[in-house]
Amino acid sequence: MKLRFSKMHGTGNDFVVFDAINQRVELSAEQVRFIAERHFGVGCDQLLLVERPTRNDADFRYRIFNADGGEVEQCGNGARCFMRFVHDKKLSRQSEIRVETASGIIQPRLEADGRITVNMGTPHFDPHDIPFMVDKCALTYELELEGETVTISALSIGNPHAVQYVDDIDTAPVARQGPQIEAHPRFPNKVNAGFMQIVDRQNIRLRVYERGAGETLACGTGACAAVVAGISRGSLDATVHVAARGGLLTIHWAGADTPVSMTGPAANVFEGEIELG
Ligand SMILES: N[C@H](CCC[C@H](N)C(=O)O)C(=O)O
Repeated sequence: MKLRFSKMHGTGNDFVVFDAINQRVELSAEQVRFIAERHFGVGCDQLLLVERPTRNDADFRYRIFNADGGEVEQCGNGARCFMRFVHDKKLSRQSEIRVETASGIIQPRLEADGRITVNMGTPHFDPHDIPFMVDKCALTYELELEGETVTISALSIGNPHAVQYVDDIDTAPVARQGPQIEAHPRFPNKVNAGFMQIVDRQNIRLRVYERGAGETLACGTGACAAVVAGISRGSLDATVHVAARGGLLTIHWAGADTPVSMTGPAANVFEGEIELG
């Protein structure tokens, strides 16, 4: 089976994107892992499928698979690449589309400067919605790791996030704490682990150890989660620039039950074709 794909990235978080409308794409978890593998396959953090919608209030359906082969609910950098792909492949002439995901509808919009803004929906703090095992909802929680306890905010951007403040992002214990937080038993569906350094009320630096992918150069939903957590804790204003290792994202959240929006770039690197057994 030969499949055409586009290799794309959003601030260095990279994707293999398949048009599953004009070609039949049915992949096992093992095939996803093979495609994502950076030596024997194409290499990517996540694999994205562009499909026809299954509900009449959406223009497309968006499925996301982590490099470990698991399908997940949401991907922010991927949503911008989705918009760029749909526009460049002339699958839609609209500058704003409604995209069905496993966690609801998101709305990417192509901006005049070529960046893409995505309404990522309303953040959720209810532990049941994350899911996170805790007696009651709070702004922060103490999470026991091996030989240390960290203070996190836990929330969902459609996918689960655990975000902590650090003094210096360059020396943050991402490699040591990331895997422990990702697989922590209090997160039954695992979790993305964010490490946020607050520069001032409009600027943060962020690293994310992603569920199912490890540390990536950027995480769109992680940027949304970090800013929402920082605003909720009174540390940040409503519009924040997030400096990830792979580039800059701008996040806006007006608080309470309003949607969080993310603006940033999306790039197509090359087109390819892969032969799958
Ligand atoms: N690893 C994430 C999915 C990709 C999220 C990230 N690449 C983004 O841009 O939001 C998860 O398992 O929930």
